Amino acid sequence: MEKQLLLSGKKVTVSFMINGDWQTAIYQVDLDIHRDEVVALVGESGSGKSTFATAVMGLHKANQSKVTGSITLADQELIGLSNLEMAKLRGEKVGMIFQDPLAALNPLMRIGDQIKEAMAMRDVYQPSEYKQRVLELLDQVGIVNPARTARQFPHQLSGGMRQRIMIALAIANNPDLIIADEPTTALDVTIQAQILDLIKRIQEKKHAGVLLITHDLGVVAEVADTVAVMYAGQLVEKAPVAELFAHPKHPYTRSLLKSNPSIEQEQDDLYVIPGTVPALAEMDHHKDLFLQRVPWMQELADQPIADELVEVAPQHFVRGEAWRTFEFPEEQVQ
Ligand SMILES: Nc1ncnc2c1ncn2[C@@H]1O[C@H](COP(=O)(O)OP(=O)(O)OP(=O)(O)O)[C@@H](O)[C@H]1O
Repeated sequence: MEKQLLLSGKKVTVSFMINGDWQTAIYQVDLDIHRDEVVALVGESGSGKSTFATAVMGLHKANQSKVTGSITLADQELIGLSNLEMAKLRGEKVGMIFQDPLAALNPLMRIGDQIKEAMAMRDVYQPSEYKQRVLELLDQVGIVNPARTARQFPHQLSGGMRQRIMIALAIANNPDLIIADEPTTALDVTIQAQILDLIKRIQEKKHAGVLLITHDLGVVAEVADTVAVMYAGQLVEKAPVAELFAHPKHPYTRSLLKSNPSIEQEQDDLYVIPGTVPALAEMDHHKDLFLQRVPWMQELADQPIADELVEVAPQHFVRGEAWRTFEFPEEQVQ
């Protein structure tokens, strides 16, 4: 059965006013998320992953940023909604889990009251029901003593507990879509696995769609259904997870996989991608920007490419043509 389309981003472009100029941080990103689907958005720092998520959440300030294209959530266009309309939607339909729960939680408010406040935005429970609902939510996210934790303040909890509280807040109103921006990066490895497992279980139980932002390909392999790879503000490849790991195409995706310790275990020396993501002012989005970092493909680096990705296998999309000839130096026939 076809999965129901929840979020649809079409040609999403975000520019920021920086030193008096508009500079494009993400360019023409097409990305869909369906019910029951975990879409992982991956790429190096500065590739624009968070900028896409914040555009979906309507969090870019109107006087300092420009968002164009279309973002629909259950057929409702989000671009152009007022701050008030967006705030309502965020409370009801989209839940957000951030990397740093301490920064996202109110330090002066008891955990129970914060969750109650998130639910009260929706006003669906009788006052007497809130307490019970808070305890249920804390139990759902694996808090062992919900009544005790509800009375505590964020600083009294461990990092893993705080991330569980963030998840409780994100799902307090049963959102259709959950956006998790590097949700496990700040945690140590054993806790990371527990939190990922929790997000996955909640997603399955609620049949939610999840946008998972991460630079960790091990995390992607574990929980994603679909992977979208961003480089320098452009989407360069997207595919079902097994297909992407088995048949990566774009030179950037292949370089990322080759440089990842958890994926390329048989490698003796880890590959290091030469160079860095260019500054926003230096991004010409009509070119394949990653090729600047491939010294042996400089001729192609200067050629214009189409904005649209091409479907090279079922549900497997790639931008540009460089993937057809790209080889790592050790693969090249002398
Ligand atoms: N509010 C802003 N004003 C100006 N520039 C911004 C703003 N937000 C993001 N940028 C720029 O947009 C680009 C993309 O940033 P973004 O945070 O989306 O990348 P990312 O892939 O999420 O990186 P990270 O993994 O480090 O979070 C960067 O060059 C960043 O400096």
